[in-house]
Amino acid sequence: MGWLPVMLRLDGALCVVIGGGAVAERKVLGLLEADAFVTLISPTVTGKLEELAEQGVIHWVTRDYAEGDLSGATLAFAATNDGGVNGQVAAEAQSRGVLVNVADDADAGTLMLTSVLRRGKLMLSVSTMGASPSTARRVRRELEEAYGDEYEVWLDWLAEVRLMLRQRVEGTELRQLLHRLLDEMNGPELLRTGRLPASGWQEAWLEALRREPVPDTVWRLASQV
Ligand SMILES: C[C@@]1(CC(=O)O)C2=NC(=C\c3[nH]c(c(CCC(=O)O)c3CC(=O)O)Cc3[nH]c(c(CC(=O)O)c3CCC(=O)O)/C=C3\N/C(=C\2)[C@@H](CCC(=O)O)[C@]3(C)CC(=O)O)/[C@H]1CCC(=O)O
Ligand SMILES: NC(=O)c1ccc[n+]([C@@H]2O[C@H](COP(=O)([O-])OP(=O)(O)OC[C@H]3O[C@@H](n4cnc5c(N)ncnc54)[C@H](O)[C@@H]3O)[C@@H](O)[C@H]2O)c1
Repeated sequence: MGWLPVMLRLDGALCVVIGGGAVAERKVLGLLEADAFVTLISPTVTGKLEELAEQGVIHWVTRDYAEGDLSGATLAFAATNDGGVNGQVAAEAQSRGVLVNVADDADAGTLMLTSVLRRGKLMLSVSTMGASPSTARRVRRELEEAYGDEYEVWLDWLAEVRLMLRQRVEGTELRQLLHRLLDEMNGPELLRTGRLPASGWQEAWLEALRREPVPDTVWRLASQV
């Protein structure tokens, strides 16, 4: 089987989850992180899913899956405890060209989830391609230790620098050099060790680079910390 890891933009996209157990709940929580619009079809649901439905965060249809339920879906999730039903959901999804995750048989579907660590704009996604979800979770936890909140601060600043350099610097070579030098400063490490405070420097540094978008500026800033 060939799989490509990608980022999907899901805000406002209809994602249909079939089944309402612990597995469906985990998938729904992941989808809500991505601001998806979730419709859940299942005669029974977990307490947490019921709460989300009562709050209007998800739309719960209280019945068994029926063909046609995937109409308009961007993604589908077959998460019942009935392999036959999961197979029917997968078949409908495939006939509609909708990506589908099949909880009890990933290779019967076209979408697999990963174990995800988010640090602002840094997203680390771990997969063992179905070999061992528990191992994926352990690796994700190890990454949590290595990649802390400082990545959020640094990447938010780099995103602003990138926008500014796109407007101010015409040559792609110079832009790429500046990006590489900024990355080599290893801002997250400077923040983690307290050599750079969490706030108070961003505006001044951005302004310095705006005035003189050259390698010397980066070296000068680096030498200040
Ligand atoms: C990463 C994560 C994302 C998420 O679901 O959001 C995820 N499973 C997670 C947890 C987890 N899942 C299971 C356990 C119990 C321990 C164990 O069995 O190992 C735990 C651990 C726990 O709960 O702590 C059991 C399990 N999982 C699958 C099957 C069916 C099968 O293998 O066919 C069974 C057995 C059912 C049975 O036989 O009883 C299938 C899949 N689970 C996947 C993803 C895909 C492959 C990911 C990969 O290999 O990297 C894949 C193939 C399809 C899919 O669902 O996309 C999330 C971790 C979130 C986190 O904490 O970071
Ligand atoms: N992919 C994963 O990460 C993962 C992890 C653990 C288990 N599993 C597999 O996922 C499946 C579901 O696990 P679970 O713990 O959530 O099960 P569960 O028994 O807790 O929940 C099953 C849910 O499916 C609903 N359901 C049953 N028939 C249905 C139908 N015809 N239409 C709509 N909904 C229906 C039930 O009402 C219930 O809400 C199991 O087959 C298990 O082997 C997958």
